Amino acid sequence: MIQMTDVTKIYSNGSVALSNISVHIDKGEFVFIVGPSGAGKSTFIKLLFREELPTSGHLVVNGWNVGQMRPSEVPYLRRSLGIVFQDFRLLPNKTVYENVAFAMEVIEAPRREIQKRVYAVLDLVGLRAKARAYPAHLSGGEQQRVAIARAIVNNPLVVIADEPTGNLDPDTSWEIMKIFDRINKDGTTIVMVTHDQPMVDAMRKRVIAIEKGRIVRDQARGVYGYED
Ligand SMILES: Nc1ncnc2c1ncn2[C@@H]1O[C@H](COP(=O)(O)OP(=O)(O)OP(=O)(O)O)[C@@H](O)[C@H]1O
Repeated sequence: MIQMTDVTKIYSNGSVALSNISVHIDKGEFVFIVGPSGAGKSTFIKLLFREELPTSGHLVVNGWNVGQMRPSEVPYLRRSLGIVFQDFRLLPNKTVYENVAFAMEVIEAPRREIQKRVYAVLDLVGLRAKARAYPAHLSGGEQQRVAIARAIVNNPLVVIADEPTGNLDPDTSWEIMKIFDRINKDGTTIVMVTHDQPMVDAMRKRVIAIEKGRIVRDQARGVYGYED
């Protein structure tokens, strides 16, 4: 599903974000990526959806050879992924329904299928009642639930999340994490960067710790392991 072999990422300013990372993430896994600020966690995530290219090494995501693929193929890689960010990134001028439907419109799904599927994912995140609301009228937790609905509406194989609870209070963070857990139990792989220690410690999922661009720990049913 995700296979990194000896992957190094050096930014154009010479900054070494990842050095010689090798890791395998299987279908259906739930993986937390943890580590201090500047360790390379976001870079790890950005390589997966080809926001950044590896400087060297081999990276395969959902069958796509990320370093070698043609730019015209990138949308196909990204369709196999759902991406959730800390700052939600919803379209302010579209309703909840339209934000989620938009992800299906761009792949030219039939209108009736869009309607059925959008309501199904809004049910899953508990937001059907807010389908006509605009993002500005939603709480942070609700906005993140819309972003999750949008990320999963096209049935991705992998959901990637970069600090999805970073802007949310602990109770809301728990609600969001329960949704990710449910999506994972339905078979979707989850790769999540987080600084949320209590959450990682409670969930007991696989934990990959990155420090100074290297994997320093890879633990099944792991813990957060830092004091920040
Ligand atoms: N676009 C960029 N250009 C140059 N250097 C970068 C760029 N993005 C990240 N870096 C550097 O690469 C290293 C890893 O950064 P990255 O953002 O991946 O860390 P992180 O673990 O996600 O940190 P945080 O927890 O603070 O988000 C850092 O030294 C950072 O300064």
